[in-house]
Amino acid sequence: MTDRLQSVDRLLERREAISDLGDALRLLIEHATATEAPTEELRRAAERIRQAAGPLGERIRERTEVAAADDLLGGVRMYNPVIGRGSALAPPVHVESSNGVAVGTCTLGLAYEGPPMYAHGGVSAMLLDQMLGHAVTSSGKPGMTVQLDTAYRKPVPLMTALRLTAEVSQVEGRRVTAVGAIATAERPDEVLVTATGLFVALRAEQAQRLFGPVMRPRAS
Ligand SMILES: CCCCCCCCCCCCCCCC(=O)SCCNC(=O)CCNC(=O)[C@H](O)C(C)(C)COP(=O)(O)OP(=O)(O)OC[C@H]1O[C@@H](n2cnc3c(N)ncnc32)[C@H](O)[C@@H]1OP(=O)(O)O
Repeated sequence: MTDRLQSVDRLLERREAISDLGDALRLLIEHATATEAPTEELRRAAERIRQAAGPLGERIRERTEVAAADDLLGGVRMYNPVIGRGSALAPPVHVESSNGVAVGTCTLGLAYEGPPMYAHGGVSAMLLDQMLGHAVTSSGKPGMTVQLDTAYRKPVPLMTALRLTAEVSQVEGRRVTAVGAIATAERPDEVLVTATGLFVALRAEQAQRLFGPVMRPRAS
């Protein structure tokens, strides 16, 4: 096997392990949020979790370093808080996007609760920001969100399969507008939350100023 194939194999194996750890963390969060176990069990669990966290903290990256398993240009972000399979915060949302249109699916557990039984409004806004970002990126004009407006029409139920949609609606020079919505998978035409986002494509000097350290090739 060539060195290149071996390193691709190692990268894929690492991503698989990161996803596995992410799944375990999400299970932990969901159980820790829903549990009504005895108080003593909570204390024992906290101790075991601190012990498990210790070795992971022995080799950590700085803010200015991209995760070894990520591929920024290829769009692989293992720890993104919406889509990252390695993120304990991510539902995670599974997204397909092309030509300015994105469709996503996810189910939100009790950890995302705002009003009882329903999603926190900030979580809905976060999901839609990400969805709009995918639509904008897939249109070939990636940018950063400069404005996000959300309208909450009906509460978003937890523990229910959701369907998220987004599409680019307007392009004006460096400014790209996208619109999106959250519905349940069962009733995709019944809109629960809508969002309109304005994205701005960065000028070269803006990209350099904001992302200079992560744009440089990794030192080997
Ligand atoms: C090939 C790979 C595939 C991979 C596939 C992966 C998919 C990957 C998906 C990622 C999905 C992530 C989705 C989350 C996206 C975030 O979460 S981004 C994080 C949140 N956003 C931010 O932190 C941005 C903070 N803002 C800034 O840093 C600065 O505003 C920016 C963006 C550098 C722009 O600088 P600026 O000086 O404000 O604007 P400037 O460049 O002078 O002007 C740009 C234009 O925008 C206008 N503008 C700026 N702000 C506003 C505003 N608030 N309202 C109206 N107009 C505005 C200006 O007026 C100007 O208009 P024109 O004069 O050109 O007509």
